[in-house]
Amino acid sequence: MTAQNTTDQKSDNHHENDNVLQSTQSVIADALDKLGYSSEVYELLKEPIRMLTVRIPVKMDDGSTKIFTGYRAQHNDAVGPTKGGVRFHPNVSETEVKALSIWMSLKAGIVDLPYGGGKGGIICDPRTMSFRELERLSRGYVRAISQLVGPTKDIPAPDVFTNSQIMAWMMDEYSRIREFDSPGFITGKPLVLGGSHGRETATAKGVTICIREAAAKKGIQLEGARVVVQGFGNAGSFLAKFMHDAGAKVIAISDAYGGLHDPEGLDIDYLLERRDSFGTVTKLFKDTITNQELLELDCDILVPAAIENQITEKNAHQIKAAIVVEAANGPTTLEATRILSERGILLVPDVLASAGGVTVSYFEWVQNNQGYYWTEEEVEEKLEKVMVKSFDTVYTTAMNRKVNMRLAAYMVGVRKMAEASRFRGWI
Ligand SMILES: NC(=O)C1=CN([C@@H]2O[C@H](COP(=O)(O)OP(=O)(O)OC[C@H]3O[C@@H](n4cnc5c(N)ncnc54)[C@H](O)[C@@H]3O)[C@@H](O)[C@H]2O)C=CC1
Ligand SMILES: O=C(O)CCC(=O)C(=O)O
Repeated sequence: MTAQNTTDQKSDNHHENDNVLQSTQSVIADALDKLGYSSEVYELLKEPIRMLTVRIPVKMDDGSTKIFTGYRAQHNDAVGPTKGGVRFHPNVSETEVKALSIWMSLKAGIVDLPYGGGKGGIICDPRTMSFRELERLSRGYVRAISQLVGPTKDIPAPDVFTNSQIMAWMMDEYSRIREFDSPGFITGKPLVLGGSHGRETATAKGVTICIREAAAKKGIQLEGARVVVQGFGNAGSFLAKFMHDAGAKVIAISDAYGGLHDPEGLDIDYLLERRDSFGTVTKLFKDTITNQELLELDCDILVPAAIENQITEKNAHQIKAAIVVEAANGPTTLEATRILSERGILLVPDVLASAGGVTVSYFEWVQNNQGYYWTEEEVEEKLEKVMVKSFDTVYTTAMNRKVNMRLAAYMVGVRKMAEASRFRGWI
């Protein structure tokens, strides 16, 4: 890639991240307006209450020192401590992390957790870093943000290109700094370090429940339904597996390098076995399609489970699915949301569909706090109840208020933090 191309791509990403924040702010304004809140509430909720930028020096394996930039945004802590994942990705930016923290507040409101939203990110490409470099980066990030986070302040978790090993290093570093074992500082940990059964698959489980509920509303049978999944990491790969196990035909999946398509259905078990820890599998195949082609395939259910801004005004008219369920955060722009709604496509928004992850993270934190651990069946049963109830609340709000599911989800999600902020006397 030429220097000019790199610059163009970076400025495109920044532009898109700005849009992500502005779009979120505009839906929050609409939701507050519909609920009858004053403009002061919007002024409080339109940006995070705290935003930390850190510079993290990391000794690389070749002896050089590289300085990484990281962020932690805390959107609103009126309801309780803030909570949300940490992303390691080259396109992380301050505005993206801000938007992601707002979405976490909305998710916590929708599934009714005692949390506000937080989110973190580091600008890096973990795919080009060694295991030890990643450990030093993870520990350096925790040292840099340690004053602001903690089990009753702000609780991180995994997100794009971070996993249970990274959570383990971060928990260990925080425990060393505080000089006591602090499993409740972070969720998504390995089971042996106080992780919860069901956290690894929780996001995909939550999406699966939303797909089932949405399909029932649309009169679509899951058995034999054609499903397309963009992204084959934590969210996308388990989702593909659950859809496959439910008798649906997963006809396409993708990762950052391209997509695989078979109208007869892909062998998901084989692909799961062959994917690497970054959710990459397509490099093993020559006959791939692009991510853009994948989104426009003829199918019943489309699940974007990778990154932001994938369905835009440019391709929304070409989407052929009857249902779009957002496992990823922010995969559909506002203009595309409008186009899909007008076309009668049922869109289940990210702040509802992907809330299974933070729900089981909450269960993990509760188990850490009480020091008593639940079985996988207990976790799944609780998650099922939360997701079914949340879907129903958002769907009913959308029907009663005659708004799309995204605006309905924001109306449901924003109410608790607005009320908590009011009771605290902030507004
Ligand atoms: N892991 C979790 O618990 C939760 C994740 N999410 C969201 O789900 C989405 C995916 O996250 P994870 O599965 O955790 O991440 P991951 O790191 O496990 O997997 C990411 C997947 O997206 C693919 N990808 C990356 N860049 C891409 C691009 N430009 N085009 C197409 N594919 C690309 C990767 O190759 C990989 O297959 C993100 O938006 C994340 O914020 C939402 C809620 C919870
Ligand atoms: O599990 C968590 O606490 C947060 C997950 C997350 O970052 C998300 O839902 O986007």
